[in-house]
Amino acid sequence: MTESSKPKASETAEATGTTETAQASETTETTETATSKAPAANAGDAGDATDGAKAEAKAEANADAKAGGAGRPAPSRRALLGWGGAGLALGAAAAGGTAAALRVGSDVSPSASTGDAVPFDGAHQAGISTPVQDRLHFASFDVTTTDRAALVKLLQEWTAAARAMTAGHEVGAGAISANEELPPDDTGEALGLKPSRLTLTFGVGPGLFEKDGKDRFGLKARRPKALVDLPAFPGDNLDAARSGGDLCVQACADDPQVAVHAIRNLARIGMGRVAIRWSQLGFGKTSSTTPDAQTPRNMMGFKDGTRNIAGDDTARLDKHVWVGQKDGPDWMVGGSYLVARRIRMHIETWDRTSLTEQEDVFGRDKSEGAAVGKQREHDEPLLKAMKPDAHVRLAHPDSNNGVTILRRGYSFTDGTDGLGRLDAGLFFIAYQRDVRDGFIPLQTRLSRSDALNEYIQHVGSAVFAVPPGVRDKGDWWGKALFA
Ligand SMILES: C=CC1=C(C)c2cc3[nH]c(cc4nc(cc5[nH]c(cc1n2)c(C)c5CCC(=O)O)C(CCC(=O)O)=C4C)c(C)c3C=C
Ligand SMILES: [Fe+2]
Repeated sequence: MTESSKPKASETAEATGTTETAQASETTETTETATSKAPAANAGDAGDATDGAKAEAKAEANADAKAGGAGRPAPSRRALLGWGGAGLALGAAAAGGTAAALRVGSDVSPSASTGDAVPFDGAHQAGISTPVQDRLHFASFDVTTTDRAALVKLLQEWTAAARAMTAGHEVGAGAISANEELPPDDTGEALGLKPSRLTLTFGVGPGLFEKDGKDRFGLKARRPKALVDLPAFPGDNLDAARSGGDLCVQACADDPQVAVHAIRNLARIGMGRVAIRWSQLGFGKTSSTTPDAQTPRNMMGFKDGTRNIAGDDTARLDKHVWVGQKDGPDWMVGGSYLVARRIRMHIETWDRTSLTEQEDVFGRDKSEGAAVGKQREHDEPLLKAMKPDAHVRLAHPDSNNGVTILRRGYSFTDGTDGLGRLDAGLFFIAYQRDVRDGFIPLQTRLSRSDALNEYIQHVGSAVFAVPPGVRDKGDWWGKALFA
């Protein structure tokens, strides 16, 4: 979050009204104990801030024409059917095809090989509950144009390009265009690469609705109440250059070059209308939406994502992730809210910490990932058996009035910091139905008392409203917002 976007204490209290409620009506004794026994280093700064706080046809035709030629191969029919996309699954079902068993919508998390294409259209944007890919390129954009029509045109162009790239096609007239006097529409580094399960997930930040007191695009009245500026949390050391943004695109793929190609091409299309504010590369997914798969490990060596929401758990997704009809606004129904935090790990300190201390910090063992006193990774945790300030004890829904988020983060290493220390950590991404009932109360508790705080620091922050999925070729990213 930029300094200027940080809310005043009074504003924050209002914005985060649910936080106090969540804490006051604590249902378990576990967390109160945890808070009172917080390590001194965290206890000192805990409280203050948080208490006060609370060309579409052209592109397709061209890409189709190029498939099998100089361009990237078109994904096979089987590959597309295998993903259960809304229209495709219905079509296949009607035809008695093999995909008849797959459900409509992007809640479905069928397994698929890593080269396949993920359907772009759907009730929800892909890249939230769909299976997590290995690589990330996340980009936050500042809108530089002041012209609403230019912004709308950009979003239409972005949508067409995103649809093409996620299907494994080239952008526009492609990388080897007919007119050699012009720069090609596609930058070309993904030629010959498979779709790689590329998903592009689009969001809008608070600044699109209002910036410096100005209603830039006539959208101020359409800002969702749930899209609050995040309060300052104890221990935050946020870099404005790595925080905020008017628009975001989360590109996930199993091939890093495919993810990077996607962001690069969207940025290229946006020239003169948007500029990349910051971006983050990620590897080694640190959360999964497919619990049957092996749980990935984070840079601290621990299994991460054990108790995440599964991509096929529609009941929990509806309850905790998707914006419902009653929540509003209309343009967000079926969407979600994304919180991104660049969390640096003090890796060198962690690596000199005993295994016992490491396991105490999380409340899980390093080998199996089982909760304290339990044998297996997926055994139900007994919170009282953990240290009061254990990360899992504090983050568990039972310690937070049921607060539950969908985590979708990635590890990062961005070289060294000039002092011989790795600039490494977790690029934390969480999706929730309402930030005020999700990330904010959770981070309020964690920032005050988490034993993990000794080994981490939050250095970047952003929040975005992620609209529902694009329904068909007449639809585009943000269409309902601008309607
Ligand atoms: C505000 C929310 C959270 C932040 C920030 C966060 C940072 C963070 N977490 C890990 C490692 C692990 N987290 C684990 C569980 C877990 N973490 C959160 C929330 C935040 N984590 C939740 C809600 C949970 C699940 C709690 C539960 O239901 O039991 C785990 C354990 C395995 C798992 O369930 O995923 C690990 C490991 C790091 C390293 C980190 C910051 C760098
Ligand atoms: Fe965590």
